[in-house]
Amino acid sequence: MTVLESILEGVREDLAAREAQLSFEVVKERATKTAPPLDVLSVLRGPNVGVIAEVKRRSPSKGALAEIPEPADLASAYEAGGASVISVLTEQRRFGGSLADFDAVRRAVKIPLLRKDFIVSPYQVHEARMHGADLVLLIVAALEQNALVSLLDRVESLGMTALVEVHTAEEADRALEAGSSVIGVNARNLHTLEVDKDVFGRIAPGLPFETIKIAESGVTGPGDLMSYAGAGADAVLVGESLVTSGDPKAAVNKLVTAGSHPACPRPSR
Ligand SMILES: O=C(O)c1ccccc1NCC(=O)[C@H](O)[C@H](O)COP(=O)(O)O
Repeated sequence: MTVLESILEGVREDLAAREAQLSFEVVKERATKTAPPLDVLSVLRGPNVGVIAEVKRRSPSKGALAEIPEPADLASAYEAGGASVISVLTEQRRFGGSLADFDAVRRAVKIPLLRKDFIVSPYQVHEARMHGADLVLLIVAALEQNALVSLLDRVESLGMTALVEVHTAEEADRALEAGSSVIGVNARNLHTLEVDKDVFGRIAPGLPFETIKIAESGVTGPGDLMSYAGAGADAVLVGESLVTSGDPKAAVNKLVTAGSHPACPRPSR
């Protein structure tokens, strides 16, 4: 079993437990009562290379990264540092995240929030909306094509944006066929955990001009942002280097400053 398959097994078990506690009907009803989603596409189409800053306690590849006793404080630091979007990992077993973290962050910041999880069911999409998500991650490697299409439609029907994650050219084709307008190219192979920062540069140039392109994983500082920008990134998604930095506001701000520097290649649109 690959790492991704093993993560998905745990995700399905945890999902079944939540479904037993709160019915899909109730989740759907509550999701309609939440404040409407923010316009993430406009944010990501900004003039500079944006920073999606992640709340990430631990990971399968690195183990414990940071305790993060107050996710709201970390998120406020990200917002003050100029992040465009905040990503909150809500998977508990491998990443130490939760929907309670998401709620705390939602209360603390005004910028768009990404629910970063392993979405396999419509229940999780409505659950994300119920908790105030603006953006939801869909991982192509975790989904059959018909499930990808129907989850993407559902995310959009609730007014949210889907960040559709790929790692290979074949997955990028599937993301486009499904109708994705925001594609994240993850440098990390979720089956092996190997990180290859050149993957973005191989895949992004083949994506349509109008597709918003996000470079995910392995960003350690402004140099990585600049090189992803050179390959066409509209934004970078960063976890580890921010949560281990000791000064997340300054660390985000260094990236944001690099993303708005005149020498930084501009987003393609
Ligand atoms: O981070 C992992 O080890 C990991 C393992 C298996 C599936 C997903 C994983 N991470 C999710 C992510 O995509 C990253 O959290 C995100 O791109 C930020 O990456 P980084 O800046 O390298 O922490």
